[in-house]
Amino acid sequence: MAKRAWYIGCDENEIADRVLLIGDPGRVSRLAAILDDVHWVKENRGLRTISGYHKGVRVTASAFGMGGPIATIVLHELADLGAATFLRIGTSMALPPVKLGEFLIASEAIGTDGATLAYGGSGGPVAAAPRLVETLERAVTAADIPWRKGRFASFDGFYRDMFSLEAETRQRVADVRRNLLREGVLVTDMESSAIFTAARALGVAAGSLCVATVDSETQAKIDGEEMDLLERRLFLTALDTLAGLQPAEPA
Ligand SMILES: O=P(O)(O)O[C@H]1O[C@H](CO)[C@@H](O)[C@H]1O
Ligand SMILES: O=c1cc[nH]c(=O)[nH]1
Repeated sequence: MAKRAWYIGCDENEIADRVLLIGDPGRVSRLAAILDDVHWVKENRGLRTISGYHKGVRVTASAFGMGGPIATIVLHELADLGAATFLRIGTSMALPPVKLGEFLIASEAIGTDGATLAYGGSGGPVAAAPRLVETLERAVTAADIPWRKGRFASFDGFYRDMFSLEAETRQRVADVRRNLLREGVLVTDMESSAIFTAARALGVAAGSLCVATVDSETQAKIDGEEMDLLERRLFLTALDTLAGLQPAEPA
């Protein structure tokens, strides 16, 4: 009998070896529109999963919502079903010199969030899979997209460490930002560190490609048509990357 995942609800025959990990389930539905021969896996708790083909290569895309705990549940279940390569795609918050609209490839990620620690992380940098990084670099260069490669940092407490809603949090967010600049961090998100650390623990390959959509100082945000355009470029670059990995190559 085919193995079935507990939360994402799919069985091993429904998923590909190569996976896109996506936060927003709406984004998975928009991605479905540019894939061929799409199969929709039964959705559970908003965890939307599809499999389809890009340039003849089978890929799966799974939505996890937000944050390391649920992102690693999705990764862990898919790895248990046999998936071996995971690429997180999404948005991120820019620190100087990153400019809004640029694409960021993670060479490594740092984080002391709960999921990172649960999978054996210590807060030090955890590297992305080198073959995935190289293939991402080729894909963004071919697409003529403005991009950088470097260190990501991930946090659980969006409204505590990354973005202040109240005056009292402003100083804390500013202190965190100052430390990140000292540590050479280019962008922040909520999942890359946990995903890289869980991938290392489970013996699978992971990478992260994010668009810088929020300015960490001014809180200015890209949205509307500009975001739609960036999202489409993100999809195509990520799909070209997964399709461009050689089958037998460890990522
Ligand atoms: O655009 P996504 O992939 O959701 O990424 C970012 O946006 C969400 C909120 O900040 C977090 O999940 C963060 O990592
Ligand atoms: O502000 C932002 C934007 C995207 N992703 C984040 O984690 N933070």
